[in-house]
Amino acid sequence: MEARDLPPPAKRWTPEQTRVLNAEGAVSIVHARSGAGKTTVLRGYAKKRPQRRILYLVFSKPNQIEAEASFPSNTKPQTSHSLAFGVTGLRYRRKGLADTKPVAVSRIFGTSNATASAAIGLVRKFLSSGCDTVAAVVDPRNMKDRSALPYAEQLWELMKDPNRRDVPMPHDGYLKLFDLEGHVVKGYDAILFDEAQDANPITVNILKRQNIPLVVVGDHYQSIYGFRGAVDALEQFSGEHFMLTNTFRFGPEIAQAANSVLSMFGERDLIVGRGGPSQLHRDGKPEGPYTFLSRTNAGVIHHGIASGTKKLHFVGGFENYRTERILDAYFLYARMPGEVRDHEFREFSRFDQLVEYGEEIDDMEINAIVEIVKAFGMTTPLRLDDLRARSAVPAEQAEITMATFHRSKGLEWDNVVLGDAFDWSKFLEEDPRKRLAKFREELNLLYVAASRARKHLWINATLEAIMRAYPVG
Ligand SMILES: Nc1ncnc2c1ncn2[C@@H]1O[C@H](COP(=O)(O)OP(=O)(O)OP(=O)(O)O)[C@@H](O)[C@H]1O
Repeated sequence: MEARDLPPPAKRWTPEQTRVLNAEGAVSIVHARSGAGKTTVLRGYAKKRPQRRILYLVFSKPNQIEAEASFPSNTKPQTSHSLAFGVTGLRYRRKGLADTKPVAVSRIFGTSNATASAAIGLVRKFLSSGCDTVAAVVDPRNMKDRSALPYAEQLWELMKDPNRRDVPMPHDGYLKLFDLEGHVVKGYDAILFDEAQDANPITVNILKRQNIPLVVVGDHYQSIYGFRGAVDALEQFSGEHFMLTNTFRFGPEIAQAANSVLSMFGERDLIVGRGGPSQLHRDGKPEGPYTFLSRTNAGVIHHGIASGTKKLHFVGGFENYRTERILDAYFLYARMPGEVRDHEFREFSRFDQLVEYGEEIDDMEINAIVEIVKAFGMTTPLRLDDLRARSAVPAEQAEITMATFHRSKGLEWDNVVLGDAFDWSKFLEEDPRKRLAKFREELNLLYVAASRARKHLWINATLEAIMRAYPVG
């Protein structure tokens, strides 16, 4: 391989990376731990094969834009939706691509809004499933589902009809059609499939039909979107398995924190921290700029309010942190229930009912919202306004960068402070035979967040307890 294919000066491919670069099997399954250079290796794989036309399937539009700037010209980065759009999506350009609202569906079928909403829910479930028919996703024990089925089936027919302009085609709809109509990917000699641990089941179906070399890359422990119906594609293919365990993001100390989570699952292929020196902190605060990560949106907002006058940057934009729900909780607190807009919160007329509800269903987001309103009381709306004003600075001027664990995925910073995560005592209270499965996604989220730090990581109480209970290294 030529020198230009190697990572930056004086760096060499590791033996693990070299094995992936040379992979020529029909299906190569690459398990890449956090920061282990998977993107660098995929780029190397594409550069090594300049004669091949390569499709690089990425998770989201921002990933696509980033890859377009850094991958060689023989590689086309695309999301699975953009791939399907050119084949099955174009048919619906005239009538529009969007979600259908219950009010429109109830008008078409002459049903109540509730039935219309249930029918839309069924179609959505079908579109994000690997099933061939709408009927296959119906829960036979659910009366509402069963009575909505005939409307859901008709709704899907109307969505597919390019002439029914009153019923738009959803984006997941033309992707589903690409699969149902049995299309194969044309014009490529190989496919690289990234972030495979959180794959759309329809994309997996499509990829299973291809007969060109496929490289499936991801990290089982970074799967965090199972709650949205994502599947771990690393487990859905058979082929040759590869490991990337050496990370260049951080040193052994931060690796140890991340590894203690992996060892809970009995994982033996742990991270080898080969980055610069790194440090773990149990208390104190960073002196300079830092990044704060929290499990919940409200946890992020709470830290932002409590940070006083600091300039802030919210990853993904302030408006995506759902502050309107905090305001709704405040309306309950301030005895103004008529102002509440949130669908779920409108069920309550008093703040104490919301508090009780959050505790009863053990909802981390609601409990964190309650904490904010309890802490800042009648000043809550003013605090939120101030927060919005403090976040109107360019990202590079921020003193604190803020994100949820989910939004931190794929990003990295020098100094990271971990905010709230799931409650460790709740984990311990669970039946030992069931708790790992029950808390899997929570543990994955903690692993994702802890492995974002390059130099300094301030751990939270949950990670500290895990490190004590599962010491490694
Ligand atoms: N062999 C190597 N030697 C030194 N540095 C390397 C090597 N391979 C990759 N790197 C560096 O490690 C860093 C992380 O690489 P990369 O962004 O490809 O990781 P990733 O696995 O895609 O991260 P994530 O897990 O967050 O998706 C980059 O700065 C990259 O240049």
